[in-house]
Order: sequence, then structure tokens, then C-alpha cells
Amino acid sequence: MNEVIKAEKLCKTYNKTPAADNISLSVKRGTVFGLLGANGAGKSTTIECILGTKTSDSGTISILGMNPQTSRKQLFQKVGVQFQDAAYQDNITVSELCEVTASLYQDSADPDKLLQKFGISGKAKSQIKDLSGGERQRLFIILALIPNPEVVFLDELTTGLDARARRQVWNILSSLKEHGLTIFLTSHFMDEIENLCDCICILKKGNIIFYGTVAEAVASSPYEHFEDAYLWYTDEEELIDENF
Ligand SMILES: Nc1ncnc2c1ncn2[C@@H]1O[C@H](COP(=O)(O)OP(=O)(O)OP(=O)(O)O)[C@@H](O)[C@H]1O
Repeated sequence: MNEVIKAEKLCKTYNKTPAADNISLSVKRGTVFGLLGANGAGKSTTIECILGTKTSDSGTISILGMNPQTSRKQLFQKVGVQFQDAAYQDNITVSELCEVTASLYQDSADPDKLLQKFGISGKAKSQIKDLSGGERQRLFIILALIPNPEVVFLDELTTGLDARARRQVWNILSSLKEHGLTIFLTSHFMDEIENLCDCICILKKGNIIFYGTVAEAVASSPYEHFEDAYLWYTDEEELIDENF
């Protein structure tokens, strides 16, 4: 099956305000899909509806050919999710958390190898509360990869990582993609999007305002650089100008 994620006419409203308004998207196996938009544009809402952790008001969703609402157990084994601000017991160590996570899956990856790959094997015995922001962020990506997932959702992928760690994460994800992993990510860093994404979708107030490749986004804008084009699509440039 080539189409790993398919959402059609997805709608979700909070107190009569649409957070996702008629969202349709499709993600092919072994590709990286980037969902972009300013704070509050509707990215998390869309992801949560796709994952089935939020119920959409209308529309249809399928992941790996399954309905996320009715096939939660099967999907749990095949879908990895990186949580932001996940609430973990603070006095648990990195290796304990990895082991507990691995025990939930039938075919888990070796946590020690992942810790090594992401450069935090030296922190295996550290408690979660003692990790730096960047180390926590890397740990959250590792936890999402422990299920050996077919598709992984990475929310604000490298927020808090230093330049070297970001490059390292990009390289690891590119190599996992080469091995067939499908990646659905959000990020506020346009260099990251340019580097990783095969296809992007830009949201504004719950609506899709651009869908296609980074090159197409630039070509359909008055700008030469993707970040300028992105700000143009989202009107963030105007907001910045107004503030000065
Ligand atoms: N549970 C909720 N109840 C009411 N409004 C909500 C709820 N969750 C989100 N919203 C609103 O829906 C809109 C979309 O929020 P969402 O979290 O999906 O945006 P986002 O693009 O993920 O933002 P960010 O980049 O800041 O994480 C926002 O206006 C937000 O305030």
C-alpha cells in the first residue's frame, strides 16, 4: 500500500471556531510530509484527528489502511508519536523509560542502539528531570522510534536542539526514510523543512493555503527563498512589519 495516511475533508471546530476546516491530504510510503503554519493554525488539531486521539466533526481518515478510531490497538504497534511536553515520571531514568516503552511493543527497536545513534547513550542512567532541553527532545524522538514504526509523527521536531544535534537528527531521519519509514512532521524551522520534506501543506486558520513541494511553494510566490515564501503565504511578514 503506497498511501500511508489519507485524510479527506477533515473538519474540527472548537466553540464554533474551525481549527481544521476541510483538510484533505495524502502521504506516500517512504516520504516526509511537513505540516506547517503559524501558532494556532491547526497543526496539532489535524494531527490529533489523524491519530484518532481527537474526534473530528466530519471527514474520513485512514492510516496504513485502517481507521484510527476503530483500529487503535493495531495502529499503536505500527505508529510512533513524538510528544511535546510529555508528562513522564521525573525520577525515572532514561534507560528505564526506554525499556518500559519497548516492553509495550511486539517488535521494538533496541533502545541502546537508538540512544547511541542520537548521541545520548552517556545519559542512559540519568533521570529524566536532569536532562537538558535538547537531550529531552532527542529522547522524545527516540521514544517515537522504539516501536519500529511504519509511520512516525514528529511534532516540532528539533525545537531546542543545537546546530550539530539538528544535523544529526536530519541525517538519521533521512536514512530511516531510505529504509521505508514514512515521516509526518511539524516544524517552525524552514531550513529543516527544505532539507527533509518531500511534500508540505501550509495551514492558516485551519485552512490549507498551500499544498505541494517546497520548490512549488517558492515558484508560486514572489520570492526566491522558501522562508520568505512561507512568511508571504502565512502573512507573518505583515505582522512582523506592523510591529516595527
Ligand atoms: N481543546 C481546545 N479547546 C478550544 N480551542 C482549542 C482547543 N485546542 C486547540 N484550540 C484552538 O484551535 C486552534 C488551533 O490549535 P492547534 O493547537 O491545532 O494549533 P497549532 O497549529 O498546533 O499551534 P502551535 O504551533 O502553537 O502548536 C487555536 O486557535 C487553538 O486555540
